[in-house]
Amino acid sequence: MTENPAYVTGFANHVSTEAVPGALPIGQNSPQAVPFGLYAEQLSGSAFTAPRSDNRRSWLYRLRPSASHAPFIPYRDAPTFAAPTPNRLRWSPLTAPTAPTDFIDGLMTYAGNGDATAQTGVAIHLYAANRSMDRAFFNADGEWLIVPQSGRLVIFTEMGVLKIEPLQIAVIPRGVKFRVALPEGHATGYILENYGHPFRLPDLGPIGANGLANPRDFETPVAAFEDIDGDYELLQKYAGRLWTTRIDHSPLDVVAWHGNLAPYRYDLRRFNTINTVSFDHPDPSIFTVLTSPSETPSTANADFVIFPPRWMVAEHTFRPPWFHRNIMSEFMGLITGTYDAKAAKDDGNNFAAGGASLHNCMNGHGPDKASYEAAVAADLKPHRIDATMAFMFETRLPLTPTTHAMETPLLQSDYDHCWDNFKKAELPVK
Ligand SMILES: O=C(O)Cc1cc(O)ccc1O
Ligand SMILES: [Fe+2]
Repeated sequence: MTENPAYVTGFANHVSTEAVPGALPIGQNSPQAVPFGLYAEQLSGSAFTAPRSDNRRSWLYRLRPSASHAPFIPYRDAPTFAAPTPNRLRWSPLTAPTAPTDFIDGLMTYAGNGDATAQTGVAIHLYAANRSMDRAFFNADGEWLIVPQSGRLVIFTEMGVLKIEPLQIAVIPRGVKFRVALPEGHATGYILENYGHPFRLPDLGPIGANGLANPRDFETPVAAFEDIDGDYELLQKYAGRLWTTRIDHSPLDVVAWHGNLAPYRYDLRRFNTINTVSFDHPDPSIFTVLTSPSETPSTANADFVIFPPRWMVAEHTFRPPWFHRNIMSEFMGLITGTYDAKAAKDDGNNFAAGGASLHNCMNGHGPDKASYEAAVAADLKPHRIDATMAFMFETRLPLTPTTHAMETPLLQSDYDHCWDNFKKAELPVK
């Protein structure tokens, strides 16, 4: 497989691609004799009967069937969850691992909601790794939205190769096998695991036909494969737990495929940011890159929202995020720079690049005291928020932190203090 992948553009398009000329059957999915003796396999990401607009599946033509393997055995137990908590939580960035740690061993689950086996909800992981995977993995529980914070990733998937760096993201559909190489020998980042409906682009309503993340900027790799015989480890995540088995070849052996279920990447710098040119700070839904709908109309199982560089021009307005209490729950991370609602550094703790925060359902949050005071005193000239990229995983159900997230020394015990000592408003004396 090449490290210089080629891509086709567009979101959830129907793609036909072959790494060897003549490998892709023409005009039918499952001919009696597949070219070269390849094995035809359908990968379904939606019910067979899903409406056409939601139907996601691809046909894979591989050197050996995926079915050929010994039973999986448990590899690592599902993370344990702490008691649900209404408290605002913030974590300092992960430190680099000392022992050799690949992308899978480097995963730390911070929070979750819903239920993977009910195909609703999310899990939120952070990763810190220092070596490339020499094994492959797939996730039966949901799709992975990978948000690198440091270090480039080369994601060798069974459907082709994706290269991403910080400020780009990748989405790996449920079930797609892959391994992650680290060309720089280290990587940290965030993963939103979506148990629910696959991510799609949000509707644009009155914005019109263009804007936010445009479909043409999503890139799907063309077919590429490994023809490697020999002992190979295959891991999967199933019902929260990691499982492993051994096979006698690389499982990334898809020579050709066609369909509209495939991994893709997107560069967050391509996001067409829309914001007020008059007054008031709009709801952050204007910054939605991808959304996983739930059964409740316009109420997402998960939204991926970014806070990119942009001009702030609002007149007579408190420009940073306002104080608020939200029915949806918010997990935030910072890829680079600083975030306009969190300027304060309390005892060295802050919302740092690589860090994270959790603001659960109905619990008050917003600008810290330093950000508040700067914003109410600001001279409201046009101002560019530059060199920053924060993001939010927003989800309709409260998020429960894991035991690990509650016990790690990275949890900042003083976070609440960033909202201490706000001066009481003074009413006119009667
Ligand atoms: O809490 C946060 O910082 C995220 C957020 C940003 C914003 O611009 C408006 C609302 C909101 O929850
Ligand atoms: Fe918020």
